[in-house]
Amino acid sequence: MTALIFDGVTVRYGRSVPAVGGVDLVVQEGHWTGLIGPNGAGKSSLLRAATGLVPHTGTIAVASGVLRGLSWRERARQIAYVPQQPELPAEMSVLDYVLLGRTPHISYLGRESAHDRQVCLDLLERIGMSPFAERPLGTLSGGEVQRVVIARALAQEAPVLLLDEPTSALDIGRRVEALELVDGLRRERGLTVLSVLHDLTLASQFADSLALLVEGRVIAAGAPPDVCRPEVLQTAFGAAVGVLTDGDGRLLVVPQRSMPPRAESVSDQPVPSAPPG
Ligand SMILES: Nc1ncnc2c1ncn2[C@@H]1O[C@H](COP(=O)(O)OP(=O)(O)OP(=O)(O)O)[C@@H](O)[C@H]1O
Repeated sequence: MTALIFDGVTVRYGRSVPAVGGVDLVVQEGHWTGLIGPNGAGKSSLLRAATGLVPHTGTIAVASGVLRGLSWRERARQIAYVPQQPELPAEMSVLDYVLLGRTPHISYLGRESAHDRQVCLDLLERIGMSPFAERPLGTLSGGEVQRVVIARALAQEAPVLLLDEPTSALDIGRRVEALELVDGLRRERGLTVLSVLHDLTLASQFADSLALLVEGRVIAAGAPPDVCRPEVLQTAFGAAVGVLTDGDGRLLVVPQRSMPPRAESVSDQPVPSAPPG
């Protein structure tokens, strides 16, 4: 198992105001941390810094050491990444795409083994996508694509998994299913997970801890009930948010309109009579 450590991480994109400004964050081994925050807060930038896709200052490390300077292959054995907007070759089959996740385990001139194929077929089975194995990616729905992209990252079998809003295109059932898949593999394999999630209810129900990023800085971090407090969320998101608890003690985070509730419900109104004629 491998912890993921951010120490004073800054991402600038050449601007004077950094997109990520000196973030310190530790995702404990085998734990799931949810990265939450308003649009443009720097969540994707922090994940992309860990993957090496954008330059950063400060240090990002896993148990085997600092990530900067690792080759692409070495880094991919440590960290798997589900981007917010993956680039997909439309003609490639689903199975071939998931097999790309095995690339860090295949030698430069080698081909994938029967084991590599089996790992990918098993993952497609677990996400209910086996019947789609030979379908070109370009023919899938948005939700099907998202599940396949998650499968590709899981096929990498890296100890650290980064997910950038992995369920935005999924319906409510597939959303929970995809997160349950990640959580099941986290428990089985001791994965360390850092995921951006805009749905604060799901973030607080799946993650062990949350980090709330605003304007590139972590303004609150800790157990979900400590971070998901109405006044904290209101300050961060600029909107009224209600925090409820269900019968099992799980948090439900819901937006609230600032307008007062309507005085009359539609059912209280008289039914208009049909026009004569
Ligand atoms: N390649 C880039 N070049 C310049 N600025 C960028 C680049 N990528 C992101 N930014 C800027 O950095 C800031 C943080 O963006 P980022 O995508 O990390 O935020 P986010 O929290 O993931 O947002 P969202 O919730 O909308 O996905 C934004 O102001 C964004 O416009």
